[in-house]
Amino acid sequence: MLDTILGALDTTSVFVFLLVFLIGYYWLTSPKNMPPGPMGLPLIGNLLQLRAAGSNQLELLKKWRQQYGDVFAIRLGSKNLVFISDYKILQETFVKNGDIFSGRPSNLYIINQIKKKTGTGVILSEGAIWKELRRVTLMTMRDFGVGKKSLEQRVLDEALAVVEVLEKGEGQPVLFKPLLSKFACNVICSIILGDRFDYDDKTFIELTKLVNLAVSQPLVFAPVNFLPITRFAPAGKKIIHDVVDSFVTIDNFLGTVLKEHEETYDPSEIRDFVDFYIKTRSDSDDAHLYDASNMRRVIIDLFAAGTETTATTLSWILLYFAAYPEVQTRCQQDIDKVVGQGRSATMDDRKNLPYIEAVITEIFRVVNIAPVAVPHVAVKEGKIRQYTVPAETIVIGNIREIHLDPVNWPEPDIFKPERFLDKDGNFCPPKKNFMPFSIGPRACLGEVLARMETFLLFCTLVQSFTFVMPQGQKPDLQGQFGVTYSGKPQPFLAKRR
Ligand code: HEM
Repeated sequence: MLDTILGALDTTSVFVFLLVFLIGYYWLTSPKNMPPGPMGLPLIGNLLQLRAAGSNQLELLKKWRQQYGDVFAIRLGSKNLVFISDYKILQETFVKNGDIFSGRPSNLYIINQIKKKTGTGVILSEGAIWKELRRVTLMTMRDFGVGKKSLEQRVLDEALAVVEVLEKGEGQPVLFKPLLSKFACNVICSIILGDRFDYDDKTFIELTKLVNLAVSQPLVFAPVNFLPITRFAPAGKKIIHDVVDSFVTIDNFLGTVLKEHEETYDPSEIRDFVDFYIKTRSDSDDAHLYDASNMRRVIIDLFAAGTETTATTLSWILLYFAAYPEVQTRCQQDIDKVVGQGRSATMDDRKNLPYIEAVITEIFRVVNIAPVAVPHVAVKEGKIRQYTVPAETIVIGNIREIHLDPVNWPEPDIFKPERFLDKDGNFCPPKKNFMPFSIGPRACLGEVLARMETFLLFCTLVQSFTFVMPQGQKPDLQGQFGVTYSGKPQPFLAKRR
């Protein structure tokens, strides 16, 4: 009997049967009442469309938003992803329903590997562990000067180290990102380890390289996360090497540094973030939360989230200076008037430098350093407007679309700092439709530090230099999308004023 049936089936029939089965399976396993979105293929969903978009994935997201609206869904492998491109809906989701939508994706291949090999920190954890680690990290950062005068001086010292390097370069073209990464990494080092590294230190150069390598990969939509079988393909192997292996090497490096710290720890003299963390562990009933692996992982989070993002922001500012010399001149004139050449700018000068505040704000809006933020996850079934999204759905705040929406921002693609000034030239901070650090309980925990670093280095650099492209070259303002959106490597000059 079986032979007869098999005999009757030719290759075409088997193929058609399989196709119908896969489409049926895909349809049956797709949750109902989900937001609309582009049709995908069985098993892989919309992976091919994203892959085909290559370096234009953000443009594809824009096209899907135009086609399907402010809330649309796609499928990658067996995972459902919902994109929100409207500020009000994102507030309802990430803030009002923050208890449902503040999880992080857990069963993605690379994320699992990072967690397995280096432990749980703030960025990738969820639930009670995340809340506690986030609380302690914020408290410790505050205790070690974030938002206070004491840290301001350390950031200024680091800014002067950057000036020194540029002066030594004597106006030769420079690739700014590696230098600015050292600046941002050293600020984190001084909070965490109570010390800074020399810019020529080999370990330090390696550390900043690894942090940048890990964070600049196109991780958010990487096929290996959604179809783990692709980990055997060359592209899969490369991204695992660049991300997971980098984190493991940083973890090993921190292991050695932290061991030395533990050996010299004295509870009566808390020197830095690490000492405070050790103290929290010995004072706590939940000591396992603060074990050595979690401590290393939290520190890696601060390096990973705090170095590349800040360096990317600062690199974009300098590139925009080279592209918009009139903006740069006006910033220099304002600094000369308010601060002069005899001292460094301080955070107190912010209120007297409205144009500089407007330039920084406009860079955040127009460039979108974190275009799709960090993916969230629904920890249980929840509502996004009229749609029902099941537990485990990945929810993405489409920050770039909110910042470039012509309804919110006239001529959204034009760089226009004046949009944040009133008729008397006062700075008007945006109250809505603006969220470079995201919103809700998961929002960036380094915002205060990042804003301090950005303002102080910005002022220190325009006080001392003019940034220009080499003769006959134009700046390329198209970036590349990894986890962050960073400028393409292009050397340009810092000329002493
Ligand atoms: C200009 C610089 C920066 C930008 C644009 C930025 C932006 C962001 C964004 C969009 C998120 C995702 C929030 C979400 O999931 O909804 C985030 C998370 C985070 N950021 Fe930043 N960030 C910057 C600098 C920093 C710095 C300097 C630090 C630390 C020293 C830091 C630490 C973190 C951490 C730990 C998280 C994860 C928070 C959590 O999961 O609870 N960031 N950041």
